This record gives sequence, structure tokens and C-alpha cells, in this order.
Amino acid sequence: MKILIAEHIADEGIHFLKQTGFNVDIKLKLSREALLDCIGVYDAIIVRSVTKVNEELYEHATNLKVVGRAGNGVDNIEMDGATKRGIIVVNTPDANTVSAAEHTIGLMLSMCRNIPRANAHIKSKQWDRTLFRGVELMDKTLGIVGLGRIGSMVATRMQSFGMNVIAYDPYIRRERFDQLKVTRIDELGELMRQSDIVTVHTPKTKETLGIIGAEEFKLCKKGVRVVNCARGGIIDEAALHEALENGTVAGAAIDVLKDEPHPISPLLDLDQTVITPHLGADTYEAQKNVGEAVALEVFEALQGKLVANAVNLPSLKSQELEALHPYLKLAEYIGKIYHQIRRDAVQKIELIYKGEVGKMDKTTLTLAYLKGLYEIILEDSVNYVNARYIAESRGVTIVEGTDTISGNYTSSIAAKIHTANGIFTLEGALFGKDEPRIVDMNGYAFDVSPKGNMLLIENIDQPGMIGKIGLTLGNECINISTMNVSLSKTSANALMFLTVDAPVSTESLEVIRKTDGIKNAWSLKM
Ligand SMILES: NC(=O)C1=CN([C@@H]2O[C@H](COP(=O)(O)OP(=O)(O)OC[C@H]3O[C@@H](n4cnc5c(N)ncnc54)[C@H](O)[C@@H]3O)[C@@H](O)[C@H]2O)C=CC1
Ligand SMILES: O=C(O)C(=O)COP(=O)(O)O
Repeated sequence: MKILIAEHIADEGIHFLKQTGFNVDIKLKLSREALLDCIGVYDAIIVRSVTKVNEELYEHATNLKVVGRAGNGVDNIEMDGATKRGIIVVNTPDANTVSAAEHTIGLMLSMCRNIPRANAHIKSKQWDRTLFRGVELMDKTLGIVGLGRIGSMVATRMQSFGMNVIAYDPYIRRERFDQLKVTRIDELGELMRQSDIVTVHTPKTKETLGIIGAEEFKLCKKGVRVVNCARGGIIDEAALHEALENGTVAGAAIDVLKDEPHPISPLLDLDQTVITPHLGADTYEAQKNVGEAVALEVFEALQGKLVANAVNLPSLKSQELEALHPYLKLAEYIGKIYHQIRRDAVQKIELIYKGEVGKMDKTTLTLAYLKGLYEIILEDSVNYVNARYIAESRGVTIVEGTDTISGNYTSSIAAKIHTANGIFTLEGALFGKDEPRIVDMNGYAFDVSPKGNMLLIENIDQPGMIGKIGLTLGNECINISTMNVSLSKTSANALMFLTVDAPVSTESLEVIRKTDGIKNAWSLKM
């Protein structure tokens, strides 16, 4: 596997990837043309916030399986393009939070006390103490837009400065505001009215781009100050420039610009601004954390593992993933069976999660089922990332449900596949901690461990069939490890699941199918 590191990450991360045996190329500052030229040979790319991972890049990246974002914001990565191609995008959202929060506070203090200008002044060998009078933070109101990881760290730290902290974040539960002792404000306009300093900590999205603009500045106290350590453009730069010039806004502290990495913003020319070149995550600690985290995630994602910080997958914590693992295996096995037996196009899938498994993350379990289902026909081109996309693009309706009652088992997953030619049902249960079993197929009861090479035989339920099948398989040099027979409750047929030592060839399958009393036979690979 080949990995391209396209932006600088810490040595710890590079070292980790190299010792895994992967082929690691470090090509920093490649021109766009050079990047597009070489990306085709890579299985993974690691970037920070500068490289645009977009449709143009995906079109050249014919081998790409993983995009590793060494950092938090993923606004430089086009998610739909990645998802439909099955490219997994991973990031490291917790690794640089402290640094970003501390930089926000550093910027805030620098702005309020005019530290950068005073520093430049004295370094030019001047000493005038009348030019830099600042303002205190104590007893001022800090308005936070976006009370997520960084916003809440800024909140608690600024409370220790004696600030009154209020926040606007409609997506965060009230309890979280109470827990942080932050006053919840229901409207952005109201936050603008009350704040002495406003700091933004949202991701850059269609909704947040320009969320603070000319209209919002009209609502502010005269002399408000603003901080943007999130993404360029969340505070509209033209509106901010105007508000700084007309005195509505007294100061702006900014780490991120709309046109970075090009230092062309008119904000750079104003005395009232303190600006850093996107340094929020630039500490030794954050870079070490980020580098190690992204390296591990890229390594795991390349091995097909479900990674905790996969951005285009449901988000799960590592402990949740661990608990989910045996159920994911079960869901995937159940998925794998249908297309090894039937070809009929799937119209609708009903998945019922029964018992304990009903309390777990159904979205991810359904992805595992769909991955299993499509792996049989699409092989490696399906994974957790694009499994649902594939189903939906084929017009398949997916219905998920739960049932607190799971019959004889603590947990089971029942799949009902609707096709133009009828319904196919399959149920799998988990035995012990992590043993998947097939317990029912189309009304035939079983207790089968789905593993390795298997054979499914449908035969007439008449004396001597087991011996006959044993003899036929023996003649074909097929060694049987286990055999599980189930009789139909409604017809004179039986179904038989066998585990065999080696794959059953098409020729042998034909011989088995022609054996007297055998109605059909399928070779399965689990
Ligand atoms: N300057 C730098 O070097 C760094 C910048 N960042 C940026 O910081 C930002 C925040 O990061 P985290 O706190 O980790 O993200 P987070 O996802 O933990 O928090 C973001 C919060 O914004 C809220 N939000 C989303 N849309 C909103 C809206 N329309 N109005 C109000 N609130 C809204 C969400 O509910 C969430 O609580 C991101 O843009 C990230 O890229 C992160 C690290 C370093
Ligand atoms: O992690 C983030 O979102 C950041 O903004 C840090 O970006 P960077 O990795 O320093 O280019």
C-alpha cells in the first residue's frame, strides 16, 4: 500500500506509518498539477487544511481508499465524492482542541491589550505608553457561537477570567449549557446584542458561512470585539472590514482567512486587527497528538477496519466500536448469504434488531449488513462508507426496526428481503460473546456457524438422503466438517447446511445437483 503525506505531520506519525511496512512518500508543497499527476498510484493521502481534496483530485486518484485529515476541520474535503467512491475520510477532532482554545484566548488577550502593536512599537526602539490602552475581560460578556469541543473549552477557561459567558448553539442540549454554567441564547441576534466580545467556533458549512455579517454587526454594542479561530468567512470579511472602519467593531482577532494561504485580505491593513496565519493547531503537543492519531487511523482504515473518527461514517467512540464488533460480524454474515443463493434483484430490505442488539447503533449494523450483501457481487469496491449509497442508488428501500423479544436468544438480527419473486428471510443470532449463528432461513430452523466454505443443499426429505449426499461428496473428494439438517414444516423438503474443507467446484456442484433426491445445491463462501 502506498501513502502520500502531502502536508507536514509530526515525525511520530511518519515513523509509525513507516514501521507498518507501508510505502510512505512525503511530498510537501507539491504544485496542484504535480499532485494530480502522482495521486493515481496512492492508496491513501494525508493532508491538513491547505490541500483541496475535491472531485478533480478524486478523478485522478483511481486507487485512493483513505483520506487522512491531520486535524479537525474537513471543509477542504468534498465528502460526497469520497463517499460514493467508498473512500473513507478520517480526521483527528480531539487532538488539537486544547491548542485551538488556547490560541483563541491568546488572540483575545492580544487584541484587548494591543500586544502585537505594542510589541512592534518597542522593537522599533520607541517608548510611548499612551498609544496602547486596552480593556479588561473581567465582568465583560463573552458570546460564543458554537459550543462544541473548542467553544466549551473557551467558555470554562474564560469564566476563570470573571467573564459572563453566553452562547448560541441550537444543536446542543440545554443540559450541556447548564453543566458548563453558560447562558443559552436562542437567537444569534440576541447574542450579538448582549456581547462585548464574540468568538466563533462552528465548522464552516453552508449555514455558518457569513453567519456574522452586516446585519449582525448592526445589532452589536458599539465597540464590540470579535474573534475567529474557526474558519475564514464564518465572520464575513467585507462586513467586518466595514464595521472596523466605521467604529462599530473596535477590534478583531483572527487566525483564519477566507483566501488563505494567500495573505491578501484588506483586514491585514487595519491597526485594529490581530492576525495569525492559521496557527491554532500549531503547538508541539497538538501536532504530536494529531500526527500519531492520523497515522493510526489511516493504517487501520487501509486494513478495512471500522475507524472511530471516520467522518463519512456514523461517529462511534472506540469502546462503542469494540462492543459492536461481534454484532457487526453477525450482520455482515447474514448479508453475505442472500446473493450466494438468489440472484433476484432486491427491492426492499427489512432488518429487525431483536433483544440486546436493538439497543446498539443500528445505522452501523445496517452498513455491515449491506457491506456483506454487496461484497458478493461487487467484491472490494464496497465498504462501510459506500454500502448505503450503493443500496440507495439501486433503489433499494431499507427499513430498520427493533423488537425487545428475541425468542431463544439474547440478540438476533432478522433480515427480510423483498424481491419481484417473493420474500427471502434469514435470521442470525449471537451465541456466547462473539459466535455468530444462522438460526433460521425461510422458516427452516438451524444452528449453523457461518464460516469458511459452506454448501447448502435442498433435498427431498426421504430416508437415506444423508448417506447419499455423503457418498456424492466423498466421490467428489469433498471433506465434510459439519452438517446441519432442517426439515420443512410445510413441505416434504429439507435444507442442509454443510461446512466443507475446500471450495466446491462448479463441476462438483453440478454432480451434486443431479443426484437423485437433491433439488438444488449452492456453494457459499463466508
Ligand atoms: N484555527 C485552527 O487551527 C483550528 C480551527 N478549528 C476549527 O474550529 C471549529 C470548531 O471545532 P470543534 O469545536 O472541534 O467543533 P465541534 O463540532 O465540536 O463544535 C462545533 C459546534 O458548532 C455548532 N454549530 C454548527 N452550526 C452552527 C450554527 N449554525 N450556529 C451555531 N452553532 C453551530 C455545533 O452544534 C457544534 O456544537 C471548526 O471550524 C474547526 O475547523 C479546529 C482546530 C484548529
Ligand atoms: O484542525 C483544524 O481544523 C485546523 O484548522 C488546523 O489546521 P492545520 O492542520 O493547522 O492546517
